[in-house]
Amino acid sequence: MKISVIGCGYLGAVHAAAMAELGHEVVGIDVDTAKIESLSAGIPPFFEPGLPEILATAMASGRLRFSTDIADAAGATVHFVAVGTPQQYGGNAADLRFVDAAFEALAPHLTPGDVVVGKSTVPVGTAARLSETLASTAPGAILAWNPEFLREGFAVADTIKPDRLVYGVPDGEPGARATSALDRVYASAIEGGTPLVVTDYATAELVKVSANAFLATKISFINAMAEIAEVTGADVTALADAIGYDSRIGRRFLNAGVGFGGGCLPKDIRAFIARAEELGRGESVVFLKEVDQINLRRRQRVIDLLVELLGGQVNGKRIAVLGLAFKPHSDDVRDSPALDVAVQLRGLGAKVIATDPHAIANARRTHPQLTYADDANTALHDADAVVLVTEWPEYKALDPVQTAGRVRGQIIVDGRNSLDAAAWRSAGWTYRSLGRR
Ligand SMILES: NC(=O)c1ccc[n+]([C@@H]2O[C@H](COP(=O)([O-])OP(=O)(O)OC[C@H]3O[C@@H](n4cnc5c(N)ncnc54)[C@H](O)[C@@H]3O)[C@@H](O)[C@H]2O)c1
Ligand SMILES: O=c1ccn([C@@H]2O[C@H](COP(=O)(O)OP(=O)(O)O[C@H]3O[C@H](CO)[C@@H](O)[C@H](O)[C@H]3O)[C@@H](O)[C@H]2O)c(=O)[nH]1
Repeated sequence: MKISVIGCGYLGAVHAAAMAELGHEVVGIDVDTAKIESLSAGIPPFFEPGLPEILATAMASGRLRFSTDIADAAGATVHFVAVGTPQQYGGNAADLRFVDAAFEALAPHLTPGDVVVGKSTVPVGTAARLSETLASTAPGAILAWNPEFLREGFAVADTIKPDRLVYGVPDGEPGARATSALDRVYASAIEGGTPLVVTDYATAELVKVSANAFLATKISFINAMAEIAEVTGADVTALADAIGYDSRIGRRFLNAGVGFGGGCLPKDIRAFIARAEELGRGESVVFLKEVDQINLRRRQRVIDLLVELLGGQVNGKRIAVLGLAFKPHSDDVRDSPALDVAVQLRGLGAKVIATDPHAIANARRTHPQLTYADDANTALHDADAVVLVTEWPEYKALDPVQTAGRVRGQIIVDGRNSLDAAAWRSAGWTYRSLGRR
């Protein structure tokens, strides 16, 4: 099939390359010239495992090209819209300017029967509004909403073989045509047994935000248990293991630590709260405010632990911050707890030396004032204390004895509960983590 993908960021670039990998003929379009130049040269503009490989294969096959000209979408029959929906500046609601601009720019290039597929995460009600607009700007085009559930770090596999597919489609004949077009796009996943839910726009939009709200709630639940564990001497990791053995609960997403960040969970729960309030149902999701607060308190807890361990004063202390990305296997620093901790420590007067295997360039762009080291050994040199805030495998593999030889003070706060506490303590470290003795 001929496909266009509008917006080639973390979602869209992977989607475009993965669709070409599946045999479709794809054009990826973005307003960011640097991004398109990079993608056209076969170089992903961000770190995502597996993307360089499928990008190279797809470009070599001639099935994938990139452009800054929205007119190049003409000729495709399915158009995915994957532009950003960030948190509004100064508010909680989603900023829909990019979505609106993309639909407005795309409309003149559509042919009756084309299917426009929203992939961006949007507040419930957006698809119905856009569908009405399309009816006048591109008569005969059909809108579907097909939310995306990929995880950064696993984006390629999640796109090619998703856990499930959700189509929000209109009633009647247009809905049937949109469904059949999407079935052809995702034929290999569907044949492979991927569950499919075909529903209305509102449900599809809500599935996406409620899935993220549920994941955020699960993380904040275990982090709330960590807070209780901290005042009772209990161990939140053992607690998570024990409740996780109950198959109704499950162990995944019960890792207590410095909390969730990224370009999705934090802004999506805030946008959900804002939309529910607009709909007069703020009380239905009021608990998500607490989910957000618990999450933000964990960052403060890491800072408080460091201050305590450094005798009440971090001013002038050299602190090695291991990790900047919001999670391992990503270079994304949007709303990253790790970067936030580094920035807050610097604000308290600490000499922060931060490092990350892949996220330094992105962190430097938004926070040029921080000092960055290319690797952990350089960051650790002469440190008075160490804080691990992104559980990259190389940090988890650090040897406590060798690491002791690099620092000035053997103090470590493990913000991801990812190190072997006994091994670090027996090497002479003052080791502290979150929700564990
Ligand atoms: N990142 C993820 O893992 C992920 C997963 C699922 C859903 N989502 C959702 O997907 C959407 C995109 O997220 P992202 O992380 O890829 O964001 P991103 O910021 O990485 O990418 C968005 C891209 O859209 C481009 N863009 C903006 N306006 C445009 C326009 N008018 N025409 C063409 N391109 C335009 C930007 O230049 C940018 O490259 C968001 O709604 C997000 O919530 C993201
Ligand atoms: O037990 C856990 C699991 C995760 N996290 C943190 O939670 C955040 C989000 O992690 P994850 O969900 O793996 O990352 P994303 O790539 O942001 O993916 C989420 O957001 C995407 C965008 O909406 C969705 O598509 C995905 O399904 C959803 O998992 C990260 O900061 C993690 O460190 C924890 O603190 N504890």
